[in-house]
Amino acid sequence: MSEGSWSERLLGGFRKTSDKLTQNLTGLVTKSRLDEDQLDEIEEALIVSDLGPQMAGKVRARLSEGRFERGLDEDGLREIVGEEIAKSLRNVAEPLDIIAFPRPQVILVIGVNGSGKTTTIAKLAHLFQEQDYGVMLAAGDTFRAAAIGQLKVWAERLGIPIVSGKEGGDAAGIVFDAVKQATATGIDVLIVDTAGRLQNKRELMDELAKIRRVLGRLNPEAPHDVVLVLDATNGQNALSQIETFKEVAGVTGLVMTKLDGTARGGILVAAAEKFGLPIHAIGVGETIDDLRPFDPEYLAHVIAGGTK
Ligand SMILES: Nc1nc2c(ncn2[C@@H]2O[C@H](COP(=O)(O)OP(=O)(O)OP(=O)(O)O)[C@@H](O)[C@H]2O)c(=O)[nH]1
Repeated sequence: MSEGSWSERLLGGFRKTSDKLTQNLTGLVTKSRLDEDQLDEIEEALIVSDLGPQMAGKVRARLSEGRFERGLDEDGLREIVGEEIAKSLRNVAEPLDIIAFPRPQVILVIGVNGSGKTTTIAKLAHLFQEQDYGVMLAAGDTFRAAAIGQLKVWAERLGIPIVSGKEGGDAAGIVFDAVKQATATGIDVLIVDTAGRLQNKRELMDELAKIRRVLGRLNPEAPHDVVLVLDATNGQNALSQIETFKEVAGVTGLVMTKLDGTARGGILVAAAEKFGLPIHAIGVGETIDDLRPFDPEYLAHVIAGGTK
């Protein structure tokens, strides 16, 4: 593992997000009973912090229920926010487990270009290698030679097999070959990169449908997972990507990347509240160890401004 423990990475990665939330909540509580105006302000501060209207509403409801006759200090308020975030994340934190039988488990990875898809595939492959699974990659994003090249570099670095074709090649054909090879060589998990062209929904839908058809011929259960990679720095736009990809690709779970260096990490909570889709892992940096499943309680504590 490279520098720093995972909890240090989380603390560092979410610092901008938690600073923004803390700043937005500063000065909103008093020593007297919370009134409606204060509740409005707190609700607004949570929305401005990207936590989403659902979470803001839950915190408000919780604050109105509690009597807080003698007011509430900022630590108390942050504690309540943290508890509500933990409840929400507990419902969605779900590591990507390898349970498919027969093997291989086929994981389609989707997402717009630049979301961190390629890096996430490499990081997931590394996580599975650490669990002693045999991993193979399939370069199903045939639209850009660069995407194929990048994935090959990662496969080489990780020492795992990859099935790829030429730029402009037939993605479904590559996936078909990959599943056959993976089955023949006893691979546990096949991770498939796909083109992320949301600009042309119809083509994307057709291509994914073709991949599914081809996979289904080899194994009716495949793909076992359809994982959408989202870039947290896109804020609200990440939420609309979930909406669209759900419609075109039948998303089964999410990975959110680039949570480091953005103040918009609250979007993770907004996504959890709005869609309830499993969140498999989060990315807090560019190195191979920077993607992990997360402990919802600890992450909520970090987002709400915990410093340890
Ligand atoms: N800071 C940070 N950077 C990340 C993270 N994940 C990916 N990146 C970086 O984001 C950039 C884009 O990542 P890629 O994996 O190439 O993304 P992609 O979606 O495959 O994008 P294209 O290859 O352009 O289609 C790269 O510079 C990555 O190193 C993360 O969690 N944190």
